[in-house]
Amino acid sequence: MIIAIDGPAASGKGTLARRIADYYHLALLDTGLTYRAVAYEMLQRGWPLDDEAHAIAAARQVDLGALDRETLSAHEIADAASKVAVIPEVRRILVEKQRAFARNPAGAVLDGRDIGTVVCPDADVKLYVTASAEVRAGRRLRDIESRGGRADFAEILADIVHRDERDMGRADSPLKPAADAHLLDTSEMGIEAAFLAAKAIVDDALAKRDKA
Ligand SMILES: Nc1ncnc2c1ncn2[C@@H]1O[C@H](COP(=O)(O)OP(=O)(O)O)[C@@H](O)[C@H]1O
Ligand SMILES: Nc1ccn([C@@H]2O[C@H](COP(=O)(O)OP(=O)(O)O)[C@@H](O)[C@H]2O)c(=O)n1
Repeated sequence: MIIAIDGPAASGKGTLARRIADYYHLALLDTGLTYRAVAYEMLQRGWPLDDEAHAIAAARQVDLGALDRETLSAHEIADAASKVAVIPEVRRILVEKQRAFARNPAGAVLDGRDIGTVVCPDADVKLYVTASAEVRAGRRLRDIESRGGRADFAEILADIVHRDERDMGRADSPLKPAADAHLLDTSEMGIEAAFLAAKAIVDDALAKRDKA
């Protein structure tokens, strides 16, 4: 079974993906970390983010087994990730690695921006998780503060809106719900309620699949 979870920044897709993977005993890949790994390498080396040759070389080096969430999760890396993510050859290389992961015989949950549309168009279940930009900015702010960081709500909100625009507006694999995705607006749902709503969608899809 493959479950595809997409959505804009800080919509809660990673949290949901983890809960679903645990519950259904599926392997989990946060594909955002693969774009963040490329961005991190570019920033570390001081290469401009639009240096395609170096970004492509960095994408080839990405090892799915060695993605360091702690380092890559930094809010500052997110914007750089969305800049390297517009380079088609970077996407092609990373999507190939993500598809190999999705072939895990135990089944897999992948979360990102283009999982239901490009990486796994035949996924058994597709979820598109959203929440208002203000709610998402509030969640990201609490996230940063809970890790001892400091941030400003207005700045985070502007960052999120700007990044969503870049992700939705790019020519290659823009962020959008797949035609057959189930929309889940979590603006007024806590983590547990969002999980239960997602679980109901997955269980329903599995029941229909088993009947067919
Ligand atoms: N439904 C929810 N209600 C409240 N907070 C949430 C919810 N879903 C996720 N969060 C919190 O919001 C922050 C961002 O969630 P995350 O799963 O990292 O989002 P994404 O992967 O979409 O960027 C995290 O701190 C997470 O604990
Ligand atoms: N499948 C994916 C996943 C991430 N990305 C890019 O990587 C950036 C960081 O993704 P992320 O999922 O780690 O970001 P958050 O939603 O956690 O803030 C996004 O803004 C996208 O530009 C992508 O293009 N395709």
